[in-house]
Amino acid sequence: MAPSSAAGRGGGNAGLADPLLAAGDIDGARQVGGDAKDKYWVPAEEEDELICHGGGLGDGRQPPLLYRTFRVSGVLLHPYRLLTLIRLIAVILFLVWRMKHRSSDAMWLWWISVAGDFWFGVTWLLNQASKLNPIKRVPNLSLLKQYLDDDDRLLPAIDVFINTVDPIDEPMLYTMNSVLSILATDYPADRHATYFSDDGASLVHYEGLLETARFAAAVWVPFCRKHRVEPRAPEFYFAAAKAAGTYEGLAPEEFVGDRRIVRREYEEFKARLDAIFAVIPQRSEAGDGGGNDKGRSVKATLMADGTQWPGTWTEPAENHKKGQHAGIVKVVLSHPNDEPQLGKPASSESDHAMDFSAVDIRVPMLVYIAREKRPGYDHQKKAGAMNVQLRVSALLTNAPFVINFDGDHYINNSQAFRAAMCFMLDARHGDDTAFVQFPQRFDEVDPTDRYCNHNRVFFDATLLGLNGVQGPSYVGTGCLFRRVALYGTDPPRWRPNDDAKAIGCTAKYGNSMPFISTISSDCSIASLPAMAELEDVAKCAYEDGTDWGRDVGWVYDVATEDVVTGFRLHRKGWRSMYCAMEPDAFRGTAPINLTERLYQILRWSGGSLEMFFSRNCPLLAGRRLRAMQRVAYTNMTAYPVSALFIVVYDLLPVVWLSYHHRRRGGEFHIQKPFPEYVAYLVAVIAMIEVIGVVEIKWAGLTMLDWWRNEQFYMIGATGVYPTAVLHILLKRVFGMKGVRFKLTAKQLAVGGARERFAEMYDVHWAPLLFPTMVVMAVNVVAIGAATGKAVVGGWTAAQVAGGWTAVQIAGALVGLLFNVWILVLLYPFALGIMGSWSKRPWALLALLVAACAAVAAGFVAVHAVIAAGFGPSWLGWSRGASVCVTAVLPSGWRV
Ligand SMILES: O=c1ccn([C@@H]2O[C@H](COP(=O)(O)OP(=O)(O)O[C@H]3O[C@H](CO)[C@@H](O)[C@H](O)[C@H]3O)[C@@H](O)[C@H]2O)c(=O)[nH]1
Ligand SMILES: [Mn+2]
Repeated sequence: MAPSSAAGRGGGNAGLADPLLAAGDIDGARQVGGDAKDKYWVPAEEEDELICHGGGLGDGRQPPLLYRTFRVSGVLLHPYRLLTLIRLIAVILFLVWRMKHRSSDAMWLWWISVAGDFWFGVTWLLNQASKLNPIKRVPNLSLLKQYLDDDDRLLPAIDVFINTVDPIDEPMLYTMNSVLSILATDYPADRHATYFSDDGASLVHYEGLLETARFAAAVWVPFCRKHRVEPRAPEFYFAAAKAAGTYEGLAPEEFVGDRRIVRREYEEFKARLDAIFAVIPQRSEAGDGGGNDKGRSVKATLMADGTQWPGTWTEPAENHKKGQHAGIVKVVLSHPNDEPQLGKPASSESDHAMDFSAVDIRVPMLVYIAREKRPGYDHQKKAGAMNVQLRVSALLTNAPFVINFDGDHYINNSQAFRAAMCFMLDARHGDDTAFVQFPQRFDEVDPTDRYCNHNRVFFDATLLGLNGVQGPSYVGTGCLFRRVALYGTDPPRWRPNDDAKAIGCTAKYGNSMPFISTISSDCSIASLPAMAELEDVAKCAYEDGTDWGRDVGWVYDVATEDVVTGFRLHRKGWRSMYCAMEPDAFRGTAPINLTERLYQILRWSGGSLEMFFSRNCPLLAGRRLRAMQRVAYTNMTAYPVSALFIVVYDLLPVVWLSYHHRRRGGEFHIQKPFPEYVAYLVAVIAMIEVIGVVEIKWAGLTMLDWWRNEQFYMIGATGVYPTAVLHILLKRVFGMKGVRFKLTAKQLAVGGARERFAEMYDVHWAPLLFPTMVVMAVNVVAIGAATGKAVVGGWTAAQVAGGWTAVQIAGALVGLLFNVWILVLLYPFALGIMGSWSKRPWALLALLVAACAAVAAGFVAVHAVIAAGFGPSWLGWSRGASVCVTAVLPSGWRV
């Protein structure tokens, strides 16, 4: 879900990873004043942190402290906490005041709004409380290097998982770029292996992977090692205007020439990838159906050797279609030797144009997996795919650590794996750390981040807050796990007898004895297991009656498998670490189409609620979950409930209208005395923004980041969250299915075929858009009516008649201001439904003004009719309408 203003890349590796330290300043005692982002961070007292378990490589040596801890300096932290306290007091006073003044024109509404204000107060507190002690931890790569005696072979092994579903919806070019960035990352080739999960089981992916493996081994990986280029995803490497940092490779004089060759090779590679989409159908058309299928109407999809592809076919057929096909495990690149292997010198022959004689040319293992799919099974989407990866990788490489990537996320900083190891091997909490989460950063988001794709408040503030408690929640791609933690074991500090290994049993882990034996054995790459064993653990039936998806592996039945899986680890007593690096460790793509984005937050908010109402409810966790962590998880899972109140507030104008109709005129007040009520509201809302300004400072955000976050909360709260709540109600009450995992479609932004950010200007109509449109309309009408009323002198008349005071007029104006405020919050949404018209924002402004004016004109007209003697004026509701929406304002009260 977030990128930041890129500070210049430092000189050495230490500089790469230490955003807080000047390049090369390894001791790090000094603070950097230059980077505004880190101005307010100071070293924390490290002595306080108990050194408990040893951590490290387990070779008996005491590992050094591999990361440094920083906290927010008192200049900001104290005011931040004080303001929070003051607002808490203000909210309490407000609620007490309301209880003392039980006076309204409609008491039932009064009760609802009191409940709403109470709920908003509580959720604000839950959200704010977990942010009061933000902590940054900065890995020290130089110390790691020292600790490993400069011997990379001591680095722990990592199994890398990458997931994809469809080569079109998730463009294969990006997926293969991610694979290339993993194969070429700066980690020993024999210490990591990549498991590519293809939930579509398409031959296109498999052949794409073969091409990628060839390109990686012959060209890309040795080139990256030789010249130490970054990032190691070619599409993004070549797209970068110019290599930013200084040259750090082995042969500066050959760089320009080699780069040119690689660029050409890459273009050819891309053409071959593209061709696969055409080659496979052609081949299958020409083929004889693989021998087995003669006489049948459907042509089998054939592999290059003429045999039938076991997965899905271009023309779907029985046992070869989506949701119904065999499991496939294929080793695309086998595991390399332990010893570096140097390449060949350049030769005049075209195939050795580059000199790799000083470069280790080994490439890491690469495995293709398509799990079995059968009708009647719930395949549990991404969580199911990752559990299969977990078992297959156990049989092949069984690395103690695993990291998972979405198909569209690539490694942007080759030091990332080592940085994660700094946390896992550290003497303080290393052994108790289940996972290291990296922030999610995105390319190809429009510069103003219209739909808040970067989520910076979450990634740069909220997660740092959690980092100071038990650790960040797991939020998906870019998270490195300790394998045994995923198997459901206890962390060492909660393991009284220190029986380090989990005891395997079939009831828990399933029937594969080879798999169970890996649980208690160390990393083994000795011999390739039989293919049947591999396919066995990729079968749908494998998990029947086991603990998979419950207490073992990634958790099922919740649309956000990430948060709930992280929660399961935290409640067991594990902790987690947050690792933000400069340059960003990983980068990916985000949905910049409004509808796609709304469906994404529907999945997230719906998944959160599913979690809250499941056995993984934070309120049910035992004592190993830290108190503040519980508070944070409660907020993180219950936040969409706010939508219930917001919907009520949204509909209030209608209520007002009918009330006034019945009561034959007069003003309507939800709370009396009204001016004091408005004053309280303004105060507590304004304080949120004041606290926000301090947060912006310590988190290193911009006003725009903060503002987008506010806006997108309101957009979500008016349409998506109510929908999520409805989903859960239907699921709970009527047993319907929960929120489904709708894949976010990704657009190919490269190649210049489409204009930049074209996706943003496409309007995909969906029911999810309508509630927010209604809210916008209500506010436009309210403004228009209020204006119209002013025009016809309605206010003045009312003042005279009702003995209005200046305070009341001010109250009315504030009400109007709030309507405008809501429209400003929903502005990105309005842009979204305008499609390409939104390229001219003045058009939208003009439209809104015109709409208000039209309503005002209508009002004046109606007034004229009434003035001509047609009954009482009920139009006083308009001011009520303005105020009613005020209550919708509690923004920022969510994760
Ligand atoms: O049946 C499925 C569906 C999805 N995926 C993969 O899941 C990943 C994420 O899907 P995407 O549609 O891109 O969702 P996002 O909302 O962008 O993903 C975010 O939110 C998810 C949880 O909702 C997390 O799992 C992700 O890591 C996080 O990046 C992609 O690699 C998909 O290929 C599968 O492997 N199988
Ligand atoms: Mn995604």
